[in-house]
Amino acid sequence: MKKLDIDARGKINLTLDVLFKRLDGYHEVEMIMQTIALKDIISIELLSRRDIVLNTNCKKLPQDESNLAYQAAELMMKEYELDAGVSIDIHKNIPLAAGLAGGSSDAAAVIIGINELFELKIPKDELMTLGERIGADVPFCILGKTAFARGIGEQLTPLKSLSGLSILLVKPPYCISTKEVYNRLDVKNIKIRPDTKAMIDYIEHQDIDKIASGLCNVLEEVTIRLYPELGDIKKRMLEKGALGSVMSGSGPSVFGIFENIRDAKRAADDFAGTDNWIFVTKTE
Ligand SMILES: C[C@@](CO)(OP(=O)(O)O)[C@H](O)COP(=O)(O)OP(=O)(O)OC[C@H]1O[C@@H](n2ccc(N)nc2=O)[C@H](O)[C@@H]1O
Ligand SMILES: Nc1ncnc2c1ncn2[C@@H]1O[C@H](COP(=O)(O)OP(=O)(O)O)[C@@H](O)[C@H]1O
Repeated sequence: MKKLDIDARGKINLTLDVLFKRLDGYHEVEMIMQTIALKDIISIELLSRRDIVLNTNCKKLPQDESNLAYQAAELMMKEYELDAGVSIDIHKNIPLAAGLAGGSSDAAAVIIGINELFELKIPKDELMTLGERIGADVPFCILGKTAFARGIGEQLTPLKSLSGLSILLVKPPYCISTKEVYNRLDVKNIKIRPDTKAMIDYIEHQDIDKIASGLCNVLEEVTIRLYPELGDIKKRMLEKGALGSVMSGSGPSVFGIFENIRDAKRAADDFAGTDNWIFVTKTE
């Protein structure tokens, strides 16, 4: 039977601004999103019967219909009336509920994989529109690289690619619900907002120092209120040479941009021995 391995890469948010709460309960955002090399591997195999079989190396991950990869397969099968099925194996490396879009990225990989495996030839923009039904971050995970996101995150404009930046990720040993963080945000009293326009300009000029100093996420205030130690992680990253540091998405992962991979690894050593998950990676 035909089989494919697809990389499901994580993301970080270089900026995240929330404009207002919509009537549907979602928040209108402006974000600059960036793919990182940290990835899950999704293996998809064609099944002759109309079924979805899911396996994973991660015990904490749901293996039923609540798994976003399962939902993506179900959506593709329904939408394109596929009369065969898939077996999906998720090799998880991206920590769960970390603000790194691990689940969204798995879903995106399944959508891309089924499109290839069944030779559907559906254009990327149609796959992205479909992906939105699974989650707000899925369209970006299908597009990848560097992009400006609006709406709930689904209206995407590709930016000049910011690949090769050295990144240190530090995630404390707990998960955070995206829904809870958005719910706790007091949109009318946001203290510090990113200058998104300026950031787009810095990216256009590939000005790393300015990009690092422009990192800003309005959800950080909410999550740091719940977990003040995230502020200490940021501080420590900056003390250890990060050009800039901020929380990704709804958290709790914090990332730092470093001059080079050696500096990022040196700072990572400083976090060793704590109960945090630590990972050095690059932007893609
Ligand atoms: C915060 C961000 C930033 O990239 O990422 P993560 O921290 O999840 O990685 C995203 O906006 C998250 O995207 P995603 O995780 O796909 O969100 P969804 O599953 O669609 O929504 C989860 C919940 O978050 C809230 N939500 C999400 C997106 C948005 N623009 N406004 C919202 O209010 C809603 O309450 C929704 O029920
Ligand atoms: N394939 C998947 N990988 C990761 N999480 C998943 C997956 N399917 C469903 N989930 C659930 O989605 C939630 C958020 O997942 P994730 O995408 O990792 O985080 P975030 O939205 O913070 O980036 C988790 O609580 C997890 O149980």
